[in-house]
Amino acid sequence: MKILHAKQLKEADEYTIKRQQLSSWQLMERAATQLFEWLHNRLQQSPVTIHLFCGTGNNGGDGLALARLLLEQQYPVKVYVVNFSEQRSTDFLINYNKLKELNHWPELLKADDALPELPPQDIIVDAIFGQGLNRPAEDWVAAIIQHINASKAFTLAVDVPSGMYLDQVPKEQDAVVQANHTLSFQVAKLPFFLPQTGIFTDTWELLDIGLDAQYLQEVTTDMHLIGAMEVLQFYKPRKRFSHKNTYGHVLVIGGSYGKMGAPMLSAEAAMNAGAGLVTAYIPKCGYQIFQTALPEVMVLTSRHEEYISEIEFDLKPTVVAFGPGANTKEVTIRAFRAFLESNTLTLVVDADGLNILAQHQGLLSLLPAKTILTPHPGELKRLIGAWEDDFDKLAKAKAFAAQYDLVLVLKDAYTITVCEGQLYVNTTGNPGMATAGSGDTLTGIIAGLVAQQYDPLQAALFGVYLHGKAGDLSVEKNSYQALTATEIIDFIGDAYLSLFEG
Ligand SMILES: NC(=O)C1=CN([C@@H]2O[C@H](COP(=O)(O)OP(=O)(O)OC[C@H]3O[C@@H](n4cnc5c(N)ncnc54)[C@H](OP(=O)(O)O)[C@@H]3O)[C@@H](O)[C@H]2O)[C@@H](O)CC1
Ligand SMILES: [K+]
Repeated sequence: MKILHAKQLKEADEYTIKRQQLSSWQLMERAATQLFEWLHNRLQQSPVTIHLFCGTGNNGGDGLALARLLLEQQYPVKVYVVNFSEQRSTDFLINYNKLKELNHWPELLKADDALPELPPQDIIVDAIFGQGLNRPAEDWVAAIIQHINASKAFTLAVDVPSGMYLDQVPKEQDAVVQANHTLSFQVAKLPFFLPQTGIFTDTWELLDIGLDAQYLQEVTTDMHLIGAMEVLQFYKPRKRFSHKNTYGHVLVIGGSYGKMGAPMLSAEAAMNAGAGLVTAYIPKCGYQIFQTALPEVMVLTSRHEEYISEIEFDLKPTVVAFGPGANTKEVTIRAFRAFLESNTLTLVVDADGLNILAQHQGLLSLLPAKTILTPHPGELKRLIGAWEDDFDKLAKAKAFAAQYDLVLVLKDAYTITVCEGQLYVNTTGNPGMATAGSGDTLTGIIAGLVAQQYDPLQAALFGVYLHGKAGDLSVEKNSYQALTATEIIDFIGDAYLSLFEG
């Protein structure tokens, strides 16, 4: 699914109005009807007071239209117009008049006015600002937002929580509505997925308002939402006449004394993701551990007992995953450099592999095209330097990925993969996955997919999706707290199966 920029959302509006021969008011009425039905389905006429805070643009217009539909069904409503501008939008005015025709006069709120009481059992609808926000709210408007936030009433935001921008982080966090739920129109908005701005709504969902299908199909964007539908487009079914070599050979290079679990998790995850063969290249001390715990995995050892001292092997893997449980000792760095100087295989680099690249940035130019790096925020900062905010982080990540022709997987609550100027936002995963070894399993899954001939970008997108889905299915039976990396591996199979369920 596409994520669109504010300018494109406006265009979608205009195309819809033109192609479907609607008035803009009719489109707003559609939006308001969807909002009404959402509320009405849940409230079923129960007499809960609904406080609607409406701005003077089209977001406010949505709020006023919703108020009218609620009034027509005898819901007790209180409507406030946050009167921040004399320039009211046409559709705001039409809906304002329609409300007055029902003998309902909204209360105008201006600077210094007393603010309404908002009891905890009531519902607040936030329709102050939508996509049109283009500067910080004045202090008295921010005070209204703070008043809403101080209330314990359930707060439902229309389109976006007021004060949230589509393309920047608000300077003042407390001038943004903290919504319990957001009903957003048709298209997902990037700030819902970023740590600094995703916090403004607990949950959100999209309401289909029938925006022009042709426009939505044809518009090109650099932001994409990745769910089951998207990964199924490049899913490769297993062939009947095939053998283990058909599905490639993963070589996991990593491990050190005390950190042998990391490459084990990667190796096992690669196996469960479907690789035909997996070999681990580890220091000597891990030999027995591996051979005992993972009978499917072959083992090669480096000469040193406790860490990787050289990378020399006599086999032809399809893909190499470097880094899990490795260390950043000089000798390991030298071994990695020598390996990179002659390597042409697709690479996945994680953990200490990333730390080595961050400390020795000259190595970055030795990475083959479309090397997959999977940094968490700390590793990313070491690689690309500090950023001002989440939008700046994405801009810097894009530039870094372009400079070295990388597939850059930014691990976070919503993992975002960056490649060739495009952002791919993953939709699976949960906070239980913030646990030791989770990243090692992701590395293994991605390598296992590259082995099966997914191209590096597809492998990254599919791998991140499967990893998150495995975590989601695991917590259904377990809990966020008890989720471990080993369980993520155990649920990879269920994650695959879930692709074909309903
Ligand atoms: N296709 C869709 O998605 C559909 C969208 N619809 C709805 O329309 C909403 C967008 O409406 P909108 O463009 O009128 O903007 P909105 O957010 O109401 O702001 C109003 C005006 O406020 C101003 N302003 C900005 N910042 C300010 C500030 N800090 N303090 C004071 N003023 C400020 C600025 O005007 P300016 O002063 O810059 O001239 C701005 O234009 C959208 O979110 C959705 O709810 C649906 O109805 C139908 C389908
Ligand atoms: K809003």
